[in-house]
Amino acid sequence: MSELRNLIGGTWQVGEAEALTSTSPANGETVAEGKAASEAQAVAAVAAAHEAFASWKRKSFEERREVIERFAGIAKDRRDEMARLIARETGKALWDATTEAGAIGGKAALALQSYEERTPTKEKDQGALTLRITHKPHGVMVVIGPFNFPGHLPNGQIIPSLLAGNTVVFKPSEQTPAVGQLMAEWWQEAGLPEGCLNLVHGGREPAEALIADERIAGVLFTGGVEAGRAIHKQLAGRPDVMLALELGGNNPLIVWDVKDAEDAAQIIVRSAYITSGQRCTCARRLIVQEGEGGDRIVAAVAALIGRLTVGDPLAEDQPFMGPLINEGAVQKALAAQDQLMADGAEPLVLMTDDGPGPAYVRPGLLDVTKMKSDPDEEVFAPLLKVIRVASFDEAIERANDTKFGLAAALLSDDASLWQRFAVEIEAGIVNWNRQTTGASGAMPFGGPGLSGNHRPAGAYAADFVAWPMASMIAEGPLKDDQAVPGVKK
Ligand SMILES: NC(=O)C1=CN([C@@H]2O[C@H](COP(=O)(O)OP(=O)(O)OC[C@H]3O[C@@H](n4cnc5c(N)ncnc54)[C@H](O)[C@@H]3O)[C@@H](O)[C@H]2O)C=CC1
Ligand SMILES: O=C(O)CCC(=O)N[C@@H](CCC(=O)O)C(=O)O
Repeated sequence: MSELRNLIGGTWQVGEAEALTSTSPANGETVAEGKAASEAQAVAAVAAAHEAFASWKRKSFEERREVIERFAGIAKDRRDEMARLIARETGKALWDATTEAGAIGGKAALALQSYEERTPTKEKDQGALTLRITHKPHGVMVVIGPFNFPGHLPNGQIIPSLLAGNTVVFKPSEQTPAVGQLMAEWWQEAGLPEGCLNLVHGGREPAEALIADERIAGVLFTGGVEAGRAIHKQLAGRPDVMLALELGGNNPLIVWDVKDAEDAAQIIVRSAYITSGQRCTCARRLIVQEGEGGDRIVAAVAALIGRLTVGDPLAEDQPFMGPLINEGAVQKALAAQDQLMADGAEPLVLMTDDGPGPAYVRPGLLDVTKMKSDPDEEVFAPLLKVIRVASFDEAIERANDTKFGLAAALLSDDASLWQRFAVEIEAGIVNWNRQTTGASGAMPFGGPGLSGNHRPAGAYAADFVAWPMASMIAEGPLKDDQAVPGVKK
């Protein structure tokens, strides 16, 4: 068990607010404990980041890059240690946690590439003038992380922020503080100067204190739509603060004209149930053809659910999925399923809580076709809703019938359907014959609607961590041909 501490200006401090315990959802083991940061400590973290900004932004790009590459080296060397911690703290199966831990080390190279592609210095000769575009860091970036990817997702905002010359105050999810703390330790080991990365533990209170501070220049948030809206409101009237919101989804997956139902089921299961359905990119709605075409797909998915293993994330014989983040999440997911059934959904495979512990659920599949209205909400659990429709037009209409717009996929043998889908679907991550999950870090990550505020992360994170400066540069004086009427020399 490790002790939770807050990193403020290079010093590890015991928190001054309420007790904070990180418990493994797999077996109730205490992973880490300590205390959350007080409001005063959150403010001190912003002050430290603000002070450090003055010198970090003046470092050469090469100096910043060296620190980031040292961090990436540590992350690569200690990938397995991080993977075990992620598995213990989130309940993710070790193979899944290892993928996340690997992505932490891999982010540096991707961020360097994005920096060069999205925010390079550019010059253009225009006669007596040179037109130059350069990019500058904003200042103190507050990074607020979710529990489901406690390392990879905040890291995907921290690395680009630091690379561009910003400093950071990181508040990991209160449900996964130990992973956040290990990353902060690695930054120290990598030689990042004091104050450039600060760590503040706790939930909503320290987050609000950070956001309220006049000295912050940005808030980079990944989490649910409710918290996203609250932050958006808190920052109303602060156009000077860069806000990047990466929120949830109600992602559709259309299956149309596929010969191999078993292959399709493999992709559907990876879309809906990976990480126990706790990915913002998970498919929540499966849209199929009425009649035999759809029946074959639904039957193949139901059969495959019966073969999915749910169990101890660290077991030698690795399960497909582990528990949800906690028992409360199980109760919430089961209540959502009960409500759907009370409103007319038909169970094909019930999501049940008869796993090896109180935080476990087994995947569920509900047919919501006959419901009068299916609520447009994200149930953050392994629950997939089946919708049967008569035509491909109707399939696209139903897929787009959401306030969200994060991910969508089409499984089809017909390339012309993919061409239509790609044009008509309203989502930021749109795949053909691949799962909705597992987005590539070499591409932008985000989508329209309530899934964010048009500040995609992934490869486009470079855009929200720097602002462009446009310069007209002339080495000589104004020429006679640039005279304007009424201004005499
Ligand atoms: N679009 C994306 O890139 C991703 C989105 N998500 C979304 O995140 C959610 C799951 O993660 P959770 O950790 O449960 O999300 P959450 O919204 O409950 O918490 C996320 C973070 O926000 C903080 N927070 C909560 N309320 C706040 C408030 N009013 N003001 C400021 N901070 C606040 C929490 O302490 C935590 O650090 C899902 O909805 C999922 O779809 C998750 C991963 C990626
Ligand atoms: O930012 C990146 O490097 C890519 C984004 C990414 O890895 N997304 C993952 C997880 C995000 C989530 O669903 O919570 C994915 O697409 O599965």
